Amino acid sequence: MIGRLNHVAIAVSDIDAATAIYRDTLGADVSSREEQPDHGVSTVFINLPNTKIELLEPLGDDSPIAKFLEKNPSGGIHHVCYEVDDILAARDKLVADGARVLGDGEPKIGAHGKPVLFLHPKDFLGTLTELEEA
Ligand SMILES: C[C@@H](C(=O)O)C(=O)SCCNC(=O)CCNC(=O)[C@H](O)C(C)(C)COP(=O)(O)OP(=O)(O)OC[C@H]1O[C@@H](n2cnc3c(N)ncnc32)[C@H](O)[C@@H]1OP(=O)(O)O
Ligand SMILES: [Co+2]
Repeated sequence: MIGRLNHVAIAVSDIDAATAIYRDTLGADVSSREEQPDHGVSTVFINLPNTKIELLEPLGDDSPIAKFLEKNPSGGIHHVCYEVDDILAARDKLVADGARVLGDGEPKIGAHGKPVLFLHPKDFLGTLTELEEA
């Protein structure tokens, strides 16, 4: 069911400093910073030849990454995102198999303008897992 690795996300408290590390120290191609108000984060994408890194900084008072950063103040890997062909079919299969879909269970439009869903980390080996319709 899952296809390509779309991105690995890293939560950080200072996205400009984090972007500078990827751009200047690691020599990577970085996108501009964008606010994602529907997701409570700001994002920068690091474009690698075979996948992307998504840098996340909390946005607003109720960010879903706030607690994670309290526990990991120097930042840390927050989620992985896999592509699927049909996100509703994927969701229905996962729910039938007992996995917990986060939020209201309906896809939201993600950073690439495509529908995304999140699966509970406790159901996937301690790893928060995002699905994005390819
Ligand atoms: C823009 C978009 C895109 O790419 O298109 C994005 O990525 S937006 C990316 C930001 N959006 C999201 O992450 C949306 C989905 N996330 C959520 O709904 C939330 O972050 C939860 C995953 C439910 C966690 O919420 P919260 O931190 O408030 O709850 P909590 O502290 O009670 O966590 C419950 C348990 O899960 C663990 N836990 C929390 N976040 C985790 C993570 N990222 N990876 C692995 N484990 C994690 C906690 O340590 C805790 O375990 P213990 O009980 O053992 O201590
Ligand atoms: Co993501």
